[in-house]
Amino acid sequence: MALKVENLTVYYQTLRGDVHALEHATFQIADGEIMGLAGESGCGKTTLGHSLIVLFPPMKYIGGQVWLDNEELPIWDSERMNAYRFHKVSLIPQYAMNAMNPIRKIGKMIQELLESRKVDYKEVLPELKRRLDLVALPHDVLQMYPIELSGGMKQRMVMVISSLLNPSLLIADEITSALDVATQKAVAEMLVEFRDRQFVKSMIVITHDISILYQVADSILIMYAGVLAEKAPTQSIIESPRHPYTRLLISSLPEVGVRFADKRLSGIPGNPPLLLDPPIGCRFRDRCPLAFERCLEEPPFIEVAKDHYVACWREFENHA
Ligand SMILES: Nc1ncnc2c1ncn2[C@@H]1O[C@H](COP(=O)(O)OP(=O)(O)OP(=O)(O)O)[C@@H](O)[C@H]1O
Repeated sequence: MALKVENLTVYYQTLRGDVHALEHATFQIADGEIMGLAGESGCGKTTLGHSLIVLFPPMKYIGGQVWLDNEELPIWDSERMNAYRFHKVSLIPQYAMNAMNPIRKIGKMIQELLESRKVDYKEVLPELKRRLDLVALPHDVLQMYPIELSGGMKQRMVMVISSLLNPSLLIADEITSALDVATQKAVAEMLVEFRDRQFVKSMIVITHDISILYQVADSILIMYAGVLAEKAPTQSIIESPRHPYTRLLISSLPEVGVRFADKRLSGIPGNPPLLLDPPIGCRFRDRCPLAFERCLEEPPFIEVAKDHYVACWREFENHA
């Protein structure tokens, strides 16, 4: 098992109170698994992804445990996490393409990054060049400034850098949303190739755009309002979703490249609850066509079929 997360709860501390952005998240990712993480804007995808690598204020660790390759990650201790970041768990953040230091040549930047992690640049250079070949970037990019690269080239560069030390877990946060559809497809194929070549053992691909997950993900985890709704193999999520929210989400799937944020979900009246003061019980209760009294309690995230987990009292009762 590459990643095991149990009861992970993370809030944001604000002047108005705690934002309950991630509550009781429990799931696993197998060796070699690419897991898509999807849901509407504000449901906690980025919070979940980032809390596995860096918890910075106003994020606040409330509880829960995370194991990577059977070793517990000290995610509540940023300093101790330094030993794992980039080596064992690596993140491609949203807008990573523009996050590269504009006044550093790319090679120099990689050298500094490696040295800060006590890794010798010269030792890694031959492998770095092999990977540049693989993603069709000329070795000259190492002498270039980020501004000299196109959007697609920058994206490939960031992917090479973040997977350079063969991490066990790579978290890719919305890495395709700023790209045109053809480049999105190329980036998606590259993610799969990186896994197949064992540059990374497992991956979390965060996106608004479920259609991109058809191409890359072995499984999909759907979040709603800070909690996990459903996790299952990709085909099961697409063809036989069990959570009422997933069903509505899939039935109103946007076309390739369209973000959920740009399109209201048809058939789901209302909005997700505010996470400053989330409702008790199932957070989808107020919008759910199948809600009944039991939904006033928080539903457990249970396995209803092999590798298929759902947090819904209806499914729980059908399964019992
Ligand atoms: N710095 C912050 N301070 C306070 N609340 C925050 C902060 N960052 C995020 N939140 C809140 O936490 C919740 C989860 O946000 P998060 O960014 O994880 O969602 P997301 O699903 O990744 O959204 P998006 O797809 O729009 O990036 C939201 O209610 C958001 O308003």
